[in-house]
Amino acid sequence: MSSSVNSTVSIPAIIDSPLVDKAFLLLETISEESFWVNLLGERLLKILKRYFGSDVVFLGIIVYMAPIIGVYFNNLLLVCTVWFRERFYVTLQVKDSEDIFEGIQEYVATKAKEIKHLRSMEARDKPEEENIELQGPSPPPKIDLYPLVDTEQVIWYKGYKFWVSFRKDISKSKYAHHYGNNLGDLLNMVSQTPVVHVTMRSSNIKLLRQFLQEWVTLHHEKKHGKLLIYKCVHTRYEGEEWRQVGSKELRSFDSVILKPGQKEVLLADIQRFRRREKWYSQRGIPYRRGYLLYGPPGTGKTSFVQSIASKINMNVAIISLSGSLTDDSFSYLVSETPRNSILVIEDIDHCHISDVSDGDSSAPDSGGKGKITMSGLLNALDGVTAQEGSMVFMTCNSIEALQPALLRPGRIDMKMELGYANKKQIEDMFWRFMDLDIDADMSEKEKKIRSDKLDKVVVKFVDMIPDEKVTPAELQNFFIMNMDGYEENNGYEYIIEKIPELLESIERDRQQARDHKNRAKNVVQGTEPVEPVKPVEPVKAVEPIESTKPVEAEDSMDTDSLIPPTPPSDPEDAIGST
Ligand SMILES: Nc1ncnc2c1ncn2[C@@H]1O[C@H](COP(=O)(O)OP(=O)(O)OP(=O)(O)O)[C@@H](O)[C@H]1O
Repeated sequence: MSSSVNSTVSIPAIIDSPLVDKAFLLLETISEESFWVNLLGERLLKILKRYFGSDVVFLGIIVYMAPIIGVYFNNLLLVCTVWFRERFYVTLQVKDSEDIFEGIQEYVATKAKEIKHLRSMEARDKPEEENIELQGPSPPPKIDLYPLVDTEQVIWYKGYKFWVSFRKDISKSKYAHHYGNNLGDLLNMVSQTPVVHVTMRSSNIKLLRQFLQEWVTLHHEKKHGKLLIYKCVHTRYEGEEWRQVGSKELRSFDSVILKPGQKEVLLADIQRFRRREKWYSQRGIPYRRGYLLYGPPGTGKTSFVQSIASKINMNVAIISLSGSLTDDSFSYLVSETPRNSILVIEDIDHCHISDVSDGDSSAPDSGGKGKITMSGLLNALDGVTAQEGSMVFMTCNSIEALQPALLRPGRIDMKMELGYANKKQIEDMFWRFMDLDIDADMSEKEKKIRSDKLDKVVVKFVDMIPDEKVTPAELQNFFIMNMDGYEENNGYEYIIEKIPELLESIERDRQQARDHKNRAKNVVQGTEPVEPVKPVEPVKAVEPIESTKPVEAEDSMDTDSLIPPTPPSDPEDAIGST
């Protein structure tokens, strides 16, 4: 009981304190008339008394002074709040241009999703987690939820309370100067960049920093071991922007099967380049390296870049020139390539070869598809906007369609053809899919039996698939469809029996490609009206061959065709050209 009395401070004790005593003395002094006479003089005091004695004048003064007093009062309140917050709260602001922004945003979004009573959130496209294919139709987009801009989220972490708000920071739009003042201002308003404010009840800013670091690290670890894929997307006000469209498991270097030495040569060049940053800067050489991978579709260009990025711990940022980019937007994208990403420019043979900037759809080879010109492309690649330290991979189907200016060293430092599979690649592809070692459930005895059978089949398989005529993608597709028939067919001979069917279907695809190309050529030259594509003949079932003698199969193939073909209309367009 006595301890509680001692611990509370009584009101008389406060009144007796010297500070309060001084305050009382001041109030007593200013209530004395002699004080005001001394301060203002007797005459002025008399006048003031006369006016302030009138209620009307007093009310007028109050009405006049009220807003001024209000402003001062507000400011005082603000100062007090700031003082209070600074003493008891700490805040950090992060702009969205910082790498850590994403980690903080993801963490807060995850926490906010756990809040039961939350009623409004922003829905965004969810990046695909895995197994996204860079070709073919994309799966339907998925929804992810994020905190709304200009609302405050309250979250808890390690027993601390945090107030997190996402806001728009006022900054100039990069396109505002293109427009008049009013439109420019409007554009600035809509293009404010997002920032996040994180406030914590503590006076220790280092602690807040440590917590934010933990959020960012958590996010990073979640992504660790993934290859991030960025692609450019079109936004309403800002034009083209980079956006992370997915993440994939790292692509192993071994999973890409090229001609002997190709992978090693390119990797060695990249590693040399990465070691020599200082060397480049000492000699004043722009620190960047350009690579060109060319070859028919499905020979592994995209896969190879992904496997390299995985190997050197980088991500990939992909631009396709077959889209509707302009020189300006392309140049912007190049200069804003996401950090730690290899820039991949696909279909480089699809851009105009004209030097006219915009709207030239008459340029040869343009097909009227995009508005980017070769000069725009070159400027973006080696102009001031090109990112220092960048690695650019360009891919194309036909190197002949490229201007020599693009191919010169400094823009493209190494060219590599990824062509149709040779015999060694065919064999490697076979083992990539028929590898029994990865089947953990199989007994050693069973493995031995099967592997002896495979050893015989692989020889026939490699013999029967013509050299440099089939793409690795076509072989991959064949194996995916046929690799699991051992039990059903009582052996692996069925693989050999399926080869004529494979070759026939490939030949049909090639013929279709040739027809398409010829039609496009004739339409450009104006010699043929655009006709609808004729339906392809249904695939005829191929008689399984009695014995799988490789010699007979090879005899039936000429150098330009996989099965006895109808001669191509243009010798140049025979199999192998795309
Ligand atoms: N050399 C290869 N080694 C292993 N797999 C390959 C190879 N080439 C192609 N593939 C497989 O074929 C598919 C398509 O390959 P990819 O997209 O890399 O070809 P591409 O040459 O980039 O084609 P495009 O010119 O149409 O972009 C992928 O699933 C890939 O795994």
